[in-house]
Amino acid sequence: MNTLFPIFVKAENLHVLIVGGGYVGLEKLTALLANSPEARVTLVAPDIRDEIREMARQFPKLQLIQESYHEIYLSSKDLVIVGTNDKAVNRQVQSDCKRQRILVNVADTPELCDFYLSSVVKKGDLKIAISTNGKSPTFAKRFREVLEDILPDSLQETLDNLTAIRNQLKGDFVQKMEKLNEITKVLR
Ligand SMILES: C[C@@]1(CC(=O)O)C2=NC(=C\c3[nH]c(c(CCC(=O)O)c3CC(=O)O)Cc3[nH]c(c(CC(=O)O)c3CCC(=O)O)/C=C3\N/C(=C\2)[C@@H](CCC(=O)O)[C@]3(C)CC(=O)O)/[C@H]1CCC(=O)O
Ligand SMILES: NC(=O)c1ccc[n+]([C@@H]2O[C@H](COP(=O)([O-])OP(=O)(O)OC[C@H]3O[C@@H](n4cnc5c(N)ncnc54)[C@H](O)[C@@H]3O)[C@@H](O)[C@H]2O)c1
Repeated sequence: MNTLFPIFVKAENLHVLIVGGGYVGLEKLTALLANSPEARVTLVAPDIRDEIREMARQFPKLQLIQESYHEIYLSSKDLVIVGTNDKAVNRQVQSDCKRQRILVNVADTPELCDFYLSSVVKKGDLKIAISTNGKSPTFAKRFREVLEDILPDSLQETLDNLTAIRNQLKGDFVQKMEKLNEITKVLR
């Protein structure tokens, strides 16, 4: 059974810690900032890839700390993503986070994750997050590509029109809901 509960997080309201500055750190950082460029992110690692240093020049809310992980870096963090090449460090970060009740993702170690990153389809304001319950991230990536291809760019116009209608509708909540359901029947 797939018991994952999907939510859409306003990452710009959070302070995220990424532990590890290699390929995995870069991948997760890129995924985060592609969706939430205003998110406050601190990345800590003794070795930090050049691409990450370049991102720090583009994203003023990304702070890099060239040090090994220490629990002190969890201070005032809301969410943690860890992906170092040292499994003992990854496990230490995970257990520190659990003790402090901070949600943690240990990249590529599903059993230690409180949440997974998803494949993300974006068409204007429409955002679809895909997870395979950890079964095949590659399938999630491929399915994202399929959806990106079939969703028309005109979707944004549809959403804008529906917003305008939604804002103009008079009546109580139930009447508005009925009207919006009627108008959108053509989408089925
Ligand atoms: C979706 C995406 C989001 C993102 O990371 O941004 C994501 N992985 C992506 C790609 C990807 N990751 C891996 C490959 C290589 C091929 C393969 O293994 O399939 C590829 C494909 C590629 O890169 O082409 C390696 C891998 N990943 C995990 C394991 C461990 C394991 O399964 O046990 C291993 C094996 C490590 C090893 O062999 O040692 C685990 C996880 N990866 C997840 C997310 C979570 C589950 C998501 C879900 O529920 O589906 C979860 C559980 C935890 C997490 O990391 O959050 C992103 C696609 C973004 C996009 O392009 O749309
Ligand atoms: N790169 C991939 O696509 C991939 C895929 C599957 C699994 N993995 C696994 O994930 C792990 C990380 O992979 P990678 O490619 O990012 O490795 P990498 O060697 O590129 O980077 C490792 C990072 O961890 C940091 N690190 C090491 N000790 C640390 C500590 N004490 N505190 C903070 N940071 C520390 C290093 O400074 C470096 O930035 C590896 O174990 C690898 O086998 C990677």
